[in-house]
Amino acid sequence: MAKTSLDKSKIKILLLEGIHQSAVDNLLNAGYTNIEHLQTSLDEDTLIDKVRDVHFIGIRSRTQLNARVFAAAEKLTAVGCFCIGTNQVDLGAALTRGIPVFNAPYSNTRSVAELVLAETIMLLRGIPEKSTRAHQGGWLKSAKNAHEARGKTLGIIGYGNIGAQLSVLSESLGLDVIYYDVVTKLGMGNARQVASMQELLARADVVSLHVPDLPSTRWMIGKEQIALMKQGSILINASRGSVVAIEELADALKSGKLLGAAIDVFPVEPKGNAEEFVSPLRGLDNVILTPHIGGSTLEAQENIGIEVSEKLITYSDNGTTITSVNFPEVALPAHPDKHRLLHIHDNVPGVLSEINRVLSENDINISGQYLQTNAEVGYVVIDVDKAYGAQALEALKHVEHTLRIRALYSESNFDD
Ligand SMILES: NC(=O)c1ccc[n+]([C@@H]2O[C@H](COP(=O)([O-])OP(=O)(O)OC[C@H]3O[C@@H](n4cnc5c(N)ncnc54)[C@H](O)[C@@H]3O)[C@@H](O)[C@H]2O)c1
Ligand SMILES: O=C(O)[C@H](O)COP(=O)(O)O
Repeated sequence: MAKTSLDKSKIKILLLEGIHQSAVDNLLNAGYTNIEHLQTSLDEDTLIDKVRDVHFIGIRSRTQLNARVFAAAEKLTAVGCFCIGTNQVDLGAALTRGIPVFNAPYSNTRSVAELVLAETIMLLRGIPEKSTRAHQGGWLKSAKNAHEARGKTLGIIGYGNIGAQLSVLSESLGLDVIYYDVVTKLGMGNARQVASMQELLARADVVSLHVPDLPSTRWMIGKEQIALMKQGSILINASRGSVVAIEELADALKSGKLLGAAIDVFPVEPKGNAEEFVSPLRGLDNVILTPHIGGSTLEAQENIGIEVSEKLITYSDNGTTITSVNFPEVALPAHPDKHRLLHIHDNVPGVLSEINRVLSENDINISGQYLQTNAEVGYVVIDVDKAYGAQALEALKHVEHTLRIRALYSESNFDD
């Protein structure tokens, strides 16, 4: 096996929040043996203590990687979000420290879409209330407020991967699908984009939210928007807890404006299964409350474990950053018999020419060079003959605006 600058057994990997065993197996198979695999998230101070000597961290939606955590994580080389959302990570802080962040943008899409479709049917039939009554010894046999899904209008807000997949499944059941998105998108099947969220809210029998957590989506559904919805309609949120003003939703359910809701994500979620779940929605009729399990199926979790661990391994072994959510994306070939230098720098004029000047001055021939930049950071990858690896690394360290350098297959330090 090719020699890396830091022995793989010394590369420390911390996996939190019960990431699937498939990730651990994948990392072990790739030679990464120094893995700590925890079932819970960690509070900020504990996390800060733990990340000091960690090279790779794997998290899910609960762990907050903020600027303070990044400041403490001096050896951190990459972050893997073993989920879709990356709002729990300060992506800017990661970028300016030269740390790429990866996620699994599709692996739990199907799980969320299936759950929402199931909830649509359950809510249209008033099942949560009828089931609760039956558990209590009641018998609510009635067709009142019970409807077929066929012919009803589903309004999807956020027509991305989940929204589009939900659209296909729902049409196959006979629902009419309309959607609103800030981007103009071609509809799947007969689904039609509407011009405004207001129009969607006024037309849909069931509204389902599939937007990311962004400043523009925070509290995008509140009293005012609910007032536009049809009398007796249904709201489903399996996106982020910050999207719906939960007290205002509770009021709308109590008043009968909305007939039902299914909520998987909350403004405040328990840190773990042992903590009490507190919500104004508790105890309301025809409301399905689930503990942020939209993506929690064994199938999705196994696939996510494989996908994200592969991205971390590829970056560690080879420098490839394709699909990173915050970092310039570079796809790199293998580099047999060459030393590879990964140079991450502020994207200001002149850095690349300075790198090339320094190498040329030292008589170091470049056998391959790859560059990608985004607004803030430049990522240049340089392959050099083995004989020059250490010398090139030393020379590049002194280039102004260098944020971080890694050397692969070199005798020099891994994390300089
Ligand atoms: N409950 C769960 O367990 C679970 C699982 C997976 C994903 N999620 C959440 O679902 C979100 C959506 O996932 P996805 O994979 O479909 O993401 P995506 O990025 O593929 O799609 C998001 C869509 O929302 C649109 N959008 C952004 N801002 C908008 C706005 N203001 N109004 C209307 N549309 C807007 C985007 O243009 C995009 O089409 C994720 O960001 C994540 O937060 C939750
Ligand atoms: O962003 C996601 O993929 C979902 O919110 C799922 O998050 P989880 O991995 O914490 O269940």
